[in-house]
Amino acid sequence: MKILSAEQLKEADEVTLKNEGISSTRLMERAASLVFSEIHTRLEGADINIKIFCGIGNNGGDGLVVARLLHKYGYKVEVYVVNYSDKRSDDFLVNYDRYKKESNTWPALIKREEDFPEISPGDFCVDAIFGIGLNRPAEGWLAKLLLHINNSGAFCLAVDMPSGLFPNKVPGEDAAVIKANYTLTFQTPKLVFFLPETMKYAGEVQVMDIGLDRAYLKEVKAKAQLIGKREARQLYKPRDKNSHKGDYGHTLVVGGSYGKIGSMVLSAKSVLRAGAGLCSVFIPKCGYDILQTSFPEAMLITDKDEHELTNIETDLEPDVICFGMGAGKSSKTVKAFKALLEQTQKPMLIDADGLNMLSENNELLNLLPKHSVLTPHPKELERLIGKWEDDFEKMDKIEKFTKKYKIILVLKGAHSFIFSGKHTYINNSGNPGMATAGSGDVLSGIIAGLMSQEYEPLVAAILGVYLHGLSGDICAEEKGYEALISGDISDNLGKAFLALMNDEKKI
Ligand SMILES: NC(=O)C1=CN([C@@H]2O[C@H](COP(=O)(O)OP(=O)(O)OC[C@H]3O[C@@H](n4cnc5c(N)ncnc54)[C@H](O)[C@@H]3O)[C@@H](O)[C@H]2O)[C@@H](O)CC1
Ligand SMILES: [K+]
Repeated sequence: MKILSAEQLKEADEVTLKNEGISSTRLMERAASLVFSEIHTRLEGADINIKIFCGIGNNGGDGLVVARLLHKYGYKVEVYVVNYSDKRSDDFLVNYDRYKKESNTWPALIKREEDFPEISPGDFCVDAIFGIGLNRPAEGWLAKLLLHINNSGAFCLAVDMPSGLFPNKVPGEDAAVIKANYTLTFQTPKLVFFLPETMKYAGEVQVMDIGLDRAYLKEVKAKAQLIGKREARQLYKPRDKNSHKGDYGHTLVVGGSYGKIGSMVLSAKSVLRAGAGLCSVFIPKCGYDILQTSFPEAMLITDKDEHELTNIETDLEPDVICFGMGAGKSSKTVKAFKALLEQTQKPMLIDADGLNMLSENNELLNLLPKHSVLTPHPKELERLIGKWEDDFEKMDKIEKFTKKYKIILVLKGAHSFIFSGKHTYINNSGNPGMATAGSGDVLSGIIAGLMSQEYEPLVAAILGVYLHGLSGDICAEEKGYEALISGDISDNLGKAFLALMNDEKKI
């Protein structure tokens, strides 16, 4: 699903009005009716106090439509107009009158702190103060109102966006922003719902298709795309009945050092679980027994050194090399890595200590085969590209970095981001249970395993990240977040492939 900017959404809005020949009031009614239906479906007529806070722009107009419909269906509704300016939008005014007619009441006006209503923890608040039109931080009593709602302990549903959150930048540290439990957002998700610094504000996000112009949405170039099941499924290549293991490629997994052989077991297993035909493993001698015993499906080659990689020589011709897990970064290993890079033309996957070696020996970056996939977590990324001011600057820096070295970068996180230089993809599977040792080793194995099956490196990265998260979701259903360990993610990958093609299953 495309993630559009506020400007693009406003343009989509205008194109829709023109092409459908409808008024903006009609479009507002359509959008806000969906919000009402969602609330009505969940509350089922519950006898609770619903407090609706409306700004004086179109987000506030949406709030007034929701208020009118809830009132009509017998809910206990109190409307507060957050009167931060006298410039009320036309559609706000139309719906202000309609609400007054429907309810025979005048909404309360909030103009200063003394006007704030009491909010009990059992109340249901609707935040319709600001949407994508926010253009400066909320200040004075307005900021206090947002904090008053946050501190009330009441459930808060944000319409389109949590108020105080900019669609295109990170709010300052002390900025007042609504911390919603749930956000019903119009037409497309907003980028800030997925960035580490701002994702806490939106709570759970649901996208409402308000029927904006299809042709516009199809043509418009989005800065980023959200990858859910539908998108991931389109990338999957079904297997030919008449095939053999040679058709699914050969992955060579290189890494490990004394005490870190387990990471290699996890990666290598995940290579085969992702469907690669063959998996060879290159490790220091100390890992021989461990790997042969725990993973007999792999072919094994050892370094001359007992404890670390010093000379990665094989006569194999793998389709992809997955490098770095548990490798350490001694000078001998750096030398061996350099020689490997010099010999390799096909795109590689580089993870963990492979990334650390790249950041400590910058000249190695120039040796990376084109379209290689790098899979840093935020700390590894910082070592590679330096510090950033905020998430937006981080994205700019990554874009330049990926363009410069013609690589693909997977930034791991609650929502992992995949950068191709031209486009950004945001993964929507996974859960907090996956923040566990070895989860990254499993991911590198999955992506490399897909690359060896002739998935383009970018496609392997997107699909691999999605499947990794989906498998984690399946594990979490069975084991809960705390008990989930990374071997489970690898072991359940088969169920993730099945769930990818299955419409009935929730996950
Ligand atoms: N674009 C679309 O496709 C649709 C938009 N709709 C609604 O319209 C919203 C956008 O409406 P608006 O453009 O009127 O903007 P908002 O309602 O988000 O904001 C209202 C006005 O507040 C002022 N303002 C911004 N920051 C302020 C601050 N910190 N303190 C005081 N005043 C501030 C601005 O001048 C802005 O125009 C969307 O978020 C959505 O809720 C929907 O009605 C349906 C369709
Ligand atoms: K809002």
